Amino acid sequence: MKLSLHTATTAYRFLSSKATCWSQASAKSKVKLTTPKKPRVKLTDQQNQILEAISNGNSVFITGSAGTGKTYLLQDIITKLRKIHGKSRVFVTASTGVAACSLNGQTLHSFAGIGLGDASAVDLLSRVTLDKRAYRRWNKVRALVIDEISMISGEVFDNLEFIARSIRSDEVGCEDKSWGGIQLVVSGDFFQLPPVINKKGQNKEFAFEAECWNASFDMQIELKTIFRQSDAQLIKLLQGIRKGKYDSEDLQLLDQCCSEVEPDASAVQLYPRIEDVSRVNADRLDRLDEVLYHYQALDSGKDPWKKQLKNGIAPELLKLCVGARVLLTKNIDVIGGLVNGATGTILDFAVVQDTHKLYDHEISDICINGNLLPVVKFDSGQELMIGLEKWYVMDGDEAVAMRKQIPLMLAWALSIHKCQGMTLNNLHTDLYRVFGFGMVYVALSRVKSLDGLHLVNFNPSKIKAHPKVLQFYQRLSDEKDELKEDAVSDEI
Ligand SMILES: Nc1ncnc2c1ncn2[C@@H]1O[C@H](COP(=O)(O)OP(=O)(O)OP(=O)(O)O)[C@@H](O)[C@H]1O
Repeated sequence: MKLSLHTATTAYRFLSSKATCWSQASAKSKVKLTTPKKPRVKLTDQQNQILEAISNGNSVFITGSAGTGKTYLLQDIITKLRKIHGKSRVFVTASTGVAACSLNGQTLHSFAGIGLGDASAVDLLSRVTLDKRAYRRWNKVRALVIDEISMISGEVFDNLEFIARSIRSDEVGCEDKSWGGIQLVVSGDFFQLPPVINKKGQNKEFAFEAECWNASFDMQIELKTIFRQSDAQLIKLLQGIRKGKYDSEDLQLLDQCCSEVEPDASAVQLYPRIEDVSRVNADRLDRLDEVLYHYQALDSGKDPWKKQLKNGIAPELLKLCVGARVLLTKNIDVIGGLVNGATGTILDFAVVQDTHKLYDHEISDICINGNLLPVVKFDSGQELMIGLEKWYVMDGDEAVAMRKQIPLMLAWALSIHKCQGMTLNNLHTDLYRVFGFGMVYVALSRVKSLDGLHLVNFNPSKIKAHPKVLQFYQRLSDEKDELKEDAVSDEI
């Protein structure tokens, strides 16, 4: 059945009386349509220990399994660093556009001004020196945050350290210091997606193989508490897969998750390749045969920054219809479970009841069909009208480009690369075309519980961890044990 604009609106008014989030939001303000409060959860002792080390000026590498709260903690770290160094001297970056956008940062390559980064250290330094803005950033930066480090190669990491040290050698107190005295906060899990290496024969594949790696940090710490999953059996299974290991009990569990039955509509299908993702989403949208609502992102800023918005998670053109499966791409309410990755179904499209008319023109600029916003019934049961959100590309504390869009994307299918960092309730994955290390782990570790995991074409030989990564984590844990022993012998 095709809904006309009028019936859609009328239907929503009826539904909105039951939609608590929307009623609360609308009672307080007619402008903020999504739940306005973003309450923070309490940090663990280990997370607090890291925050304290950073407050004391230390450079830290934060690692840990998927779902241990690395990215979550980074948000508190960024706030702290800005208080210490001043907003304009803290630069937030990540290896990918999606990860950078979720922290309102920029990609590491664009911060550094190194283009694709595939030249020698000396050539990259001359390139940066000629790029006024990049040169200024390297001079200005006091603290540099890098998320999803697993996708940065050792060669790039060493080159960046060389650039930092060379440019900052004139600064008082920074001469000869690693990274020219910049406080570095790096986060990621090397068991997840590795760097894409174009050059043959590059021997420093992972960032931890960089010559400067150890000298870059005062502290390297592995977060231990896993928040995404609570089921001990699933945690054991994922911990094994992370390290490329499995036993007969694990295989039996995975076997129970296998089925050839078409996934139910609430499951997010994960594919290694983008072609499969686009095909499945377009096909499912088509099959619904409903009126399509088009949301065209509103971008501001100048190139090359503006171009970077295209690499983020918010699509340029979002096509939605009643019945479409969608996924939230921003944290709206962490405690209430409306987080990046929460899935739901579009119930309706409704007119914003904004008596002050503050919001109207923005919505009609974005929504090609008029002043209408989607109403989503999340799988958790909450019904919410989803308002516009903003994604920034930052140059220090300066927003140099901004995208306004609805924080939703079609969610029948997603690529494994795009889902890195997400938490999903119900996932269905076809691992037939999986390539490379870490992909099976990234895909499976998104899920919260075993009953939400459905597999097809599962082949245990695809579970593999890179031997160098295994060695790195072994060294990290040996060093931690040695430190403990030293502390005990000191006490004696
Ligand atoms: N101290 C905490 N208490 C409760 N929940 C937390 C805490 N820290 C993080 N979380 C929650 O844990 C979930 C996973 O966090 P996050 O996405 O930051 O993990 P991650 O380690 O970055 O995962 P990945 O490696 O998969 O990207 C999020 O839903 C986050 O809100």
